[in-house]
Amino acid sequence: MQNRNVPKATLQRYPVYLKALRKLQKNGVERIMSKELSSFVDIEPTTIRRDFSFLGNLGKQGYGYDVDKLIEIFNSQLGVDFDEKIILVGAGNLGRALMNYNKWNYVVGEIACAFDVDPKKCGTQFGVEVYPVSELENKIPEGCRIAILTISHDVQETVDKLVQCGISGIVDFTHQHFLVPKGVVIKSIDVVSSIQELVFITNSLETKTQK
Ligand SMILES: NC(=O)c1ccc[n+]([C@@H]2O[C@H](COP(=O)([O-])OP(=O)(O)OC[C@H]3O[C@@H](n4cnc5c(N)ncnc54)[C@H](O)[C@@H]3O)[C@@H](O)[C@H]2O)c1
Repeated sequence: MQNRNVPKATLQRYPVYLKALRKLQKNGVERIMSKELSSFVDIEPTTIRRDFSFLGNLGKQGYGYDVDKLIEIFNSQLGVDFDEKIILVGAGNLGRALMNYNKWNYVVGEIACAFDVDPKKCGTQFGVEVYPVSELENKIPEGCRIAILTISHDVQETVDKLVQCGISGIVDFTHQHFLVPKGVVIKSIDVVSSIQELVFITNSLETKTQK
């Protein structure tokens, strides 16, 4: 980012604006006043104007903001790529729920395609093409870096194949241990540990209030 003095609260609001702007762009909206945008994001117009001012002199009095230009600026200055092509491996219960989740394209990109070892899971699901995992090398989109892992077996073997195909970021739901080479990042998501954490926090809060 060019301006390094952007307040943390402003930075936290940027994804909210981006999501709204992407939706507006999809609906053919070309320009928007801060007052109109305010009704989409539930943030005061003055706050919006101040937040946007950190990105340069973007709006014109009485004209508003150019939606395409704003998105472009967010894209280049914040280093956010909305067209990230994500793949999903494992089109089972969890994988299907994620494919059905339709908000990816407004924020980070979208699930471009999925893979599964079971031929019965292949075909189109929720508008996403599911290919046999044996076709990973041929079907993986060009430049694809991120994979969501929702498989139940052969995790290490699958991860090795993904890395060979250029994947450098894995969103892992399997909570199974696996190794990756240096430079590949894993982000593990585990509902069970989140619940455990909450139980621990709740217990300690209860102990405090009892004292
Ligand atoms: N992180 C969490 O909080 C959380 C919550 C629930 C489940 N899980 C885990 O997520 C995974 C998926 O759970 P689910 O309920 O969707 O299971 P599921 O059995 O419904 O789906 C797994 C899918 O992956 C496919 N698959 C299995 N191994 C594969 C491989 N090596 N290559 C390609 N496809 C493969 C299967 O054919 C199936 O379609 C499991 O590992 C489960 O333990 C994690």
